[in-house]
Parts: sequence; structure tokens; C-alpha cells
Amino acid sequence: MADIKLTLVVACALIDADKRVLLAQRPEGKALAGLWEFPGGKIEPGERPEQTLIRELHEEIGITVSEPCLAPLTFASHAYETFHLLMPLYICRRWEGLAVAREGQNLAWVRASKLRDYPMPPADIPLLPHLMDLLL
Ligand SMILES: Nc1nc2c([nH]c(=O)n2[C@@H]2O[C@H](COP(=O)(O)OP(=O)(O)OP(=O)(O)O)[C@@H](O)[C@H]2O)c(=O)[nH]1
Repeated sequence: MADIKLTLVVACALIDADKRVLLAQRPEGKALAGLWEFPGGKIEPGERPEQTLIRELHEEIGITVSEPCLAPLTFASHAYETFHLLMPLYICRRWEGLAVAREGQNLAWVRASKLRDYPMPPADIPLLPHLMDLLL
């Protein structure tokens, strides 16, 4: 059996008071450039997933999230060509600060009814019905 490289990425659906979800566009030059994704990133050694998410949300979009405001929503399990992605998706409705793109990425607050207009990585597609159920 071939070795499978399992990559653990934690992501978050940030939901604002108007029931919109924040998507971030992957910058040029990266894999899957131009696609819209949930903010988040890879777990670093020694981190718990919630710590990763809190760190990434601060680094990428400048907001401060406290751990009790993160709730598990669903997860993605997707075979990319070079690795298998396992991605828990948390949901968060409360944070401090305004979301700003700190790494030059485009950000969009998107209503559930418009989510399908934003091309996303293949791993994310099965997650959309969960969000739509929750937000519509
Ligand atoms: N944050 C995030 N990553 C996702 C989503 N969907 C999805 O397939 N991914 C994949 O999960 C990985 C995210 O890790 P990352 O953000 O640290 O990866 P990267 O390519 O920007 O960084 P790297 O240069 O360190 O590899 C990427 O391979 C990305 O394509 C998503 O909704 N959010």
C-alpha cells in the first residue's frame, strides 16, 4: 500500500450578524490560487487545533477569537493528488476586532444563497450544504 501523507488543516466559518460567512481568496502563486476558502491553516507541532485556529485568524485577518467561541461544525476529508486533507471546520459568531486582509488576500462576506458563486477548493464543496442549512 502506498504511503499516504495526511495533512491536518483547521478552518473556520466566521458568521457575522447578517448571517454572512467570511471567505478568503487564495493568492496568486500558491496551489489552488484564486479559489475562495475558509480562513485557517495547518496545525503546527505542539498545537491543539483550537490554538492553530486562533493563531491563524489573528495572523491572516487580524481578529481575536477566544476558545469558547469556537464550535465544531463539520469536516472535510479529501484526496488531493499529493496529500490527503483532513480539515475540521469550526464555526464562530463572536470575535474581537474587524476582519482585514493582513496577507494581501481578498476577503468577502458572503450570504449562504451566494456561496455557490465563489469557486472553492474541491475539498470544500461537500461542506456547503451544512452551512446553507445553518444560515438560510
Ligand atoms: N485554510 C483552508 N485551507 C484549505 C481549505 N480547503 C482546502 O482544500 N484547503 C487546503 O488546505 C491547505 C491549507 O493549508 P495552508 O493555508 O497552510 O496552505 P498553504 O498552501 O497556504 O501554505 P503552505 O505554503 O505552507 O503549504 C492547502 O493545501 C489548501 O489548499 C479551506 O477552506 N481553508
